[in-house]
Amino acid sequence: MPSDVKRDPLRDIPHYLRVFQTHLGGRMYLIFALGLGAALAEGFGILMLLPLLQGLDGSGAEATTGVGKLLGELLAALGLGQSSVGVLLFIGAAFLLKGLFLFGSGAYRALLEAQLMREIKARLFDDYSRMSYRYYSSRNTGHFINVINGQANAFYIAFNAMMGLGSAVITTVIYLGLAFAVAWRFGLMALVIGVLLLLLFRALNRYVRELSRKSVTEHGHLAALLIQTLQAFKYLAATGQVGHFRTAVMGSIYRLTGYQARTGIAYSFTGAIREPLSVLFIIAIVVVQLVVLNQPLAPIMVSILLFHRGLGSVLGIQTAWQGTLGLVGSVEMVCDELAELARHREPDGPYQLGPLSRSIELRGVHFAYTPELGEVLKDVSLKIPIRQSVALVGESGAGKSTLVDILTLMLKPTQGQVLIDGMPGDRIQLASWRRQIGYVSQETVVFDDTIANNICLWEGDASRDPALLERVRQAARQAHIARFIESLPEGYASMVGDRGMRLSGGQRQRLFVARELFKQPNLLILDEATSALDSESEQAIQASIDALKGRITVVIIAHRLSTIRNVDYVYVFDQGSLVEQGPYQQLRDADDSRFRRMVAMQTL
Ligand SMILES: Nc1ncnc2c1ncn2[C@@H]1O[C@H](COP(=O)(O)OP(=O)(O)OP(=O)(O)O)[C@@H](O)[C@H]1O
Repeated sequence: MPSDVKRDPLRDIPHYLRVFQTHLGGRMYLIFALGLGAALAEGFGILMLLPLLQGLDGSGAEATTGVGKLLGELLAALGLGQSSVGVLLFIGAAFLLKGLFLFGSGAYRALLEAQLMREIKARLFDDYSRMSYRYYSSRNTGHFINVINGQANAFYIAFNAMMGLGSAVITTVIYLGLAFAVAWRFGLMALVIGVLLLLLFRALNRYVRELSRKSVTEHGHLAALLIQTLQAFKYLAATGQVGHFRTAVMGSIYRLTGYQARTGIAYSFTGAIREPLSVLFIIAIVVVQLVVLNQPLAPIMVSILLFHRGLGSVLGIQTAWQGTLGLVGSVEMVCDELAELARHREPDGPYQLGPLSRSIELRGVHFAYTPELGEVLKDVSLKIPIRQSVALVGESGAGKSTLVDILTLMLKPTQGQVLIDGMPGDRIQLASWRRQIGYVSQETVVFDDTIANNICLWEGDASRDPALLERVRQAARQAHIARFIESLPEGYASMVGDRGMRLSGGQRQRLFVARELFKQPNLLILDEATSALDSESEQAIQASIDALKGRITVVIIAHRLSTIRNVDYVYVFDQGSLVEQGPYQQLRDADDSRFRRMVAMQTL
């Protein structure tokens, strides 16, 4: 259910319970059973004061009726009828039992909380790993981090609050029930007062709930701002533009802390009002019992205790409910996100593709990111036979990267088909295809780890496995970065820093190329792979890639046309359409070809 749907707090309880039950199963209600055990044990212990006090104040005659009589009979059957010490021991045992139940309930709750946390975070991570690229690109990183960290934590805390709420309800029912059994007039008074108190707090509940929703949205906003500022730190600092973000970040921080302070004040109000309210009502009830109803002392004493506990747990319901409401925004956000992810899961096919053996083909492919933005690929048909190298060229925005995303099955054509070895893309098990792909994209992807791990992607420990280290070295040599790495004091064990901060742009790019070559892919995609390099490195990498010619299938996107001189075939794109194709020389030599003009422009 989307979070903007307004719910009635009380009617929502079963909804929230079902949410938690989906993840933990029916056994979570064992917490309530243990809470019930604790309340019964304590209630029984308190009731035992009745025969004890009646014995002490000489009003033994009272014990001939109602609860007192029942308890008297029970004690007599246990042989404790005349023994005050025996009754006291019985009371002690009842409270010990209560302690055991409470411990059981608390410990079990802690275990379930841990399980819930594991389950939610793991599920979100898995769903994020399988989300469609379209969904990924429709959100910002801050959103994902906020949900998987902040909101998922609040989700399990909400479970704790909800279980506290259930236990408070059970305890209240037990105390009030016992209060009815001891003195029904007293029970009635306690019930009326309890209901009045809950009504009194309704407005406060609504207020806290609204604050919770606002706070969750603001958390997401702040996370997005922080991530963007940190990612663009160097640029913003060097150009003196941090100030723009600071204003937005401070605004967000002020709003967030404002919501938190107001929620805290509401909690503090309910916490503080508990004791005085309880005492005031007790005084009132004692006066009524003693003066108006002229009741004997023993039942009044027991009534006071039960009433005190009963009122305490009514207010406990309020506090727990308020606590739950303070976190429902997070529960709703996590639920909405899981539902969104289920809707945007990348569809996987059943067919396990073997190593690429024939061709990659596009038949009449059209693609639009959204209907409003229009088509970025229009009726594209092409065939890349295996072990061929092809280049995709065209002006910026012509649709080359989008076409590559279609080849890797990250994007699905809005019309037309992709065929890998003759198998339609939507029938292919994605991992079986993507395992075969090496992809050097425009944005360098470098992880905050050692150089060796950046190349072999944790396939093993290169510092202990000489064979693995040799393969890593081989890839580094092909990417023309081995000399640099080996000149570092720690060589392949050197850390590269967050997003490869300790490397130059060109070194990052070459490290990236090394990783993709290490993988020994069947299809190597190079999207502006050598654009950040000096000519010497570019030529060296070019030579390594040329050496792969005839061994693997290579798709190159390059603006610098000199880098694609050695490819087998060239496809020229213009505004999403394939406008020319042919071998490099043939296209370059053809009279009046667009490609010829493009080459001529670059050699000016
Ligand atoms: N995630 C996206 N959402 C909406 N539109 C997009 C998205 N990615 C790309 N586009 C649009 O699709 C069109 C083709 O973009 P694409 O990146 O495929 O072009 P390109 O030929 O690779 O360009 P360049 O050479 O500049 O990398 C562009 O008009 C671009 O604005």
